[in-house]
Amino acid sequence: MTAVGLVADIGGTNARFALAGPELPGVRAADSFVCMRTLKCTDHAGFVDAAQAYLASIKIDARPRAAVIAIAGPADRNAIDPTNHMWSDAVEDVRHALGLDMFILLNDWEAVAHAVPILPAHVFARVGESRPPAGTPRHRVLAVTGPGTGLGAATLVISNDGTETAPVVIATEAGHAGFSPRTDRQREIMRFLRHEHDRVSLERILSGPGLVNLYRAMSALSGVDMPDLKPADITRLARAGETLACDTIDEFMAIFGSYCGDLALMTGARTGVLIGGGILPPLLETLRAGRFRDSFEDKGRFEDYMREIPTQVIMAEEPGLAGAAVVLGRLLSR
Ligand SMILES: Nc1ncnc2c1ncn2[C@@H]1O[C@H](COP(=O)(O)OP(=O)(O)OP(=O)(O)O)[C@@H](O)[C@H]1O
Repeated sequence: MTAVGLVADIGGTNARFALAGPELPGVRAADSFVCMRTLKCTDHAGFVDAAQAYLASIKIDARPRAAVIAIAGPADRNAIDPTNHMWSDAVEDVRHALGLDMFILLNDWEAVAHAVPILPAHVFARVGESRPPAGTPRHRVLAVTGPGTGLGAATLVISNDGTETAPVVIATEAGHAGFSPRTDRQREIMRFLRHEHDRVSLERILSGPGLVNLYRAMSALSGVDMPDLKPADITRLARAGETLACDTIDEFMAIFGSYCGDLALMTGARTGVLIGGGILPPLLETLRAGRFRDSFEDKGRFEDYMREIPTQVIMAEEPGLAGAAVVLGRLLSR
């Protein structure tokens, strides 16, 4: 049996690698991993190049023969081709180049969902109050989502019927659903963005590049000339109290809350909506203080229904790699 495996979480900006496997020193739980490194996607011509660079950078006796790779995009195309970055390594080429006997490709939010049942309770930070549900559901259904370079999401179903069946995880492309403005301001933002994108998907707003789009839209609507900013500049300016950046973050939280509510309605995720990704966990207090939860619950006749659904931020380090390690553990024990 192969005891060491490669796990990776490949986003539009960051390629995160680690080693996992039950017999690896330092690996103490199903979701733990060691030798984690983050590489920039733009520094490498493709996945194989990045993986080779990673393996060369760590001390390892024998090369891993198994791998679980999570990518930000659909994982059924037999290629490592994240939606927001120009890699397109064919799975067969990856297996051959890295000498892998066992290989699983999955969506990055699918990976996060696999970690959820195993992560310790203290890493889930509540956002807003929820009312205890009236009954006990037959299945616990959760949605996991969050903005990074893109906006990804998956659904997790845990059976509540006393059987020991493994959780079921379904990857989605919910971030590519259409933006549905709720207020006059949001309708103006939509009109602004429609000059650039005939169809404004949620990801055009709820992501790092989306935050820049939103700031540009808010600047234009206020008649202000905006400098060329990166997403991190906007959160930094908001922390410093700059009005337009504060308004942009406020609107981002409101739109994100509305989207999370829609996600819960559409996936039946009444057990909870869990939030991760690169942008929001560091903004936990802003998320708690702003319009996120009100917008989440603002669903007309379904407000009562929404009030029973908890919303939490996953504060764990690299939950995508943790989930890939969980899937790797199952692969190695087959
Ligand atoms: N402090 C910050 N404030 C706002 N945005 C930030 C901050 N730091 C990084 N970002 C943005 O977050 C995005 C990267 O997020 P993340 O680390 O989740 O990357 P990723 O895993 O490559 O993304 P994805 O999986 O969505 O493709 C980039 O658009 C980056 O500009």
